[in-house]
Amino acid sequence: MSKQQVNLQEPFLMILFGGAGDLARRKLFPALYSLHRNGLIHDRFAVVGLGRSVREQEEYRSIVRESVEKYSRWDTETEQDWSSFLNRFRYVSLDVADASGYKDLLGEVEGLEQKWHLPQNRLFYLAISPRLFGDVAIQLKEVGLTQTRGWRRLVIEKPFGHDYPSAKELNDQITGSFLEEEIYRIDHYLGKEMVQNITVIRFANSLFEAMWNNRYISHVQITAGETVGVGERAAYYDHAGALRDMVQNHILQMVTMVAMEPPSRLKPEAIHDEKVKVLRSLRRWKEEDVATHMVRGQYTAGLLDGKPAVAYREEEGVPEDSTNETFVAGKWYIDNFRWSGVPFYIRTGKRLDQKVTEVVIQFKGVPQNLYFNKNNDLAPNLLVIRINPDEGLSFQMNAKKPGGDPEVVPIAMEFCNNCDVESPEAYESLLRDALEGDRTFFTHWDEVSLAWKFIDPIRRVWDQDKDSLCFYEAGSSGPVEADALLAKDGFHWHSPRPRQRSIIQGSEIGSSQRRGCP
Ligand SMILES: NC(=O)C1=CN([C@@H]2O[C@H](COP(=O)(O)OP(=O)(O)OC[C@H]3O[C@@H](n4cnc5c(N)ncnc54)[C@H](OP(=O)(O)O)[C@@H]3O)[C@@H](O)[C@H]2O)C=CC1
Ligand SMILES: O=C1O[C@H](COP(=O)(O)O)[C@@H](O)[C@H](O)[C@H]1O
Repeated sequence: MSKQQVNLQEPFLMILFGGAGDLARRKLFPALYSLHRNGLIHDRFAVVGLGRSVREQEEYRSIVRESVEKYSRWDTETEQDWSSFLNRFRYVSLDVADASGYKDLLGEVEGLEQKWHLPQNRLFYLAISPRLFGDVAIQLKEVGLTQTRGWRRLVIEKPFGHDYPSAKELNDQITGSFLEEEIYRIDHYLGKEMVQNITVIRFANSLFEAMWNNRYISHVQITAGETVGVGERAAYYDHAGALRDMVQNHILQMVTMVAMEPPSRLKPEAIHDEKVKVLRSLRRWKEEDVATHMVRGQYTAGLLDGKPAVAYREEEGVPEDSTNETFVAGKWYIDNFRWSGVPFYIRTGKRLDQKVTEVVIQFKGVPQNLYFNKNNDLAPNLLVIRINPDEGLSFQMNAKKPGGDPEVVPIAMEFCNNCDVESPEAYESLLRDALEGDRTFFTHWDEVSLAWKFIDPIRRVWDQDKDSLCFYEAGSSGPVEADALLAKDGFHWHSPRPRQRSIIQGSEIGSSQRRGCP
């Protein structure tokens, strides 16, 4: 959906739990700074950052400043601008597990609201460990912080539970203090420009919308590949695995954007209703289907950009016998009129050869090939929606090769979304939406619960069958079993190609694009 034309800037107080954590430093401070600098939030705002560590106010403001200087996409400003931005930040030391500290927090909040003449619009942002989410929501209500004359909103980070029962328990806890429409569950993929563009491309172009169904589409591929490994997050990741970390949220959200019906209007509830219908129509795999429709893998040692990369099991904090997956591929079906019989192939993994997120729509061929070409078959029409890090569109068609020979070759029309204009960071868009009260790009409870209900049976099978784990070399494109998933159906993964700047660019499909093709 495109951003609605709203201008609901209101003064606010942000109460940031995890106020000096990694997410706050790398994403939230730069996002706030960018919104403030560009006049996209109200000028009257303040931020209370919370953590257990004891910090002087100046120390905290230095942390904010250093984070912005390091991670912001904007050049830094004059000292005067800095102090106008930093003066709004206040640090409070509080152990959120200790209920007795919340009274002090209430006092701080009310004090700041008076100082800045704020109308008690409170944005509670939980950038802390998920195990603390529920308790914080409960305490906020207990102490009266949720009783406001203005609005109150809860922004909650991922992961939202680790399976359906834990997600339900968490949801029950937070809905004891906040209404569903006050809850903003973050899936940062929904803040990405080109994820938001998927539905615009579909619903604003009769060309695509007319063909967006099983009569014309052969299959859909969604790839979210990363070159990074587990990094410093082994404690979390070795329990989550790629299925919970990427598939339950980001991949499924992209599937809903590709597959949903047009909403009756551009309102969060209408859009959300259509997304939910997709999740309901997603075929749930029975135990015996998992092995034939899902692949899980773990990286072994390899070479990335010519440099040696260690195996997952040799990474810091990972047990040497870990059977956790760092790669998932799947073949899914959406059982409704529009998508009946169209496979959705998905894959995601760490330590792959490329950092790339993209959606590929492969269209069916023409009824008869009238032309001779090298392989005696026509390349398929492909619509590639590039999400990350390149943003744009590529549309592959067939055309006559310039020159004498009547040869038909694939050509690509390219559009680059971020070549000339830098896109906002996902957190910028999402923070702004939360401050404007727009929940379009946040996940609602029934989306989250349906996503877990789809994922849980797969997880159960994999947890019981450790032999389901395949291996792939770091720096490769994943386990061969993921290629076989498509090859069985006569398809192959479309290897992401580097972005091309020209509008129309002749490009024959090279041999690398044919990898895995029978
Ligand atoms: N970092 C990232 O890139 C991403 C993070 N997330 C999510 O964001 C959340 C935060 O992650 P991240 O910033 O990486 O985590 P960090 O561990 O870096 O930061 C969490 C902060 O919470 C504070 N904290 C921990 N326990 C308590 C407590 N009992 N009371 C008060 N404060 C506490 C810590 O400060 P202190 O030690 O001073 O108490 C710490 O600075 C998690 O839910 C994570 O899943 C989601 C996507 C990406
Ligand atoms: O949520 C997560 O996403 C990142 C990948 O995000 P991207 O914006 O860089 O594509 C992933 O590395 C991380 O494991 C996961 O928790």
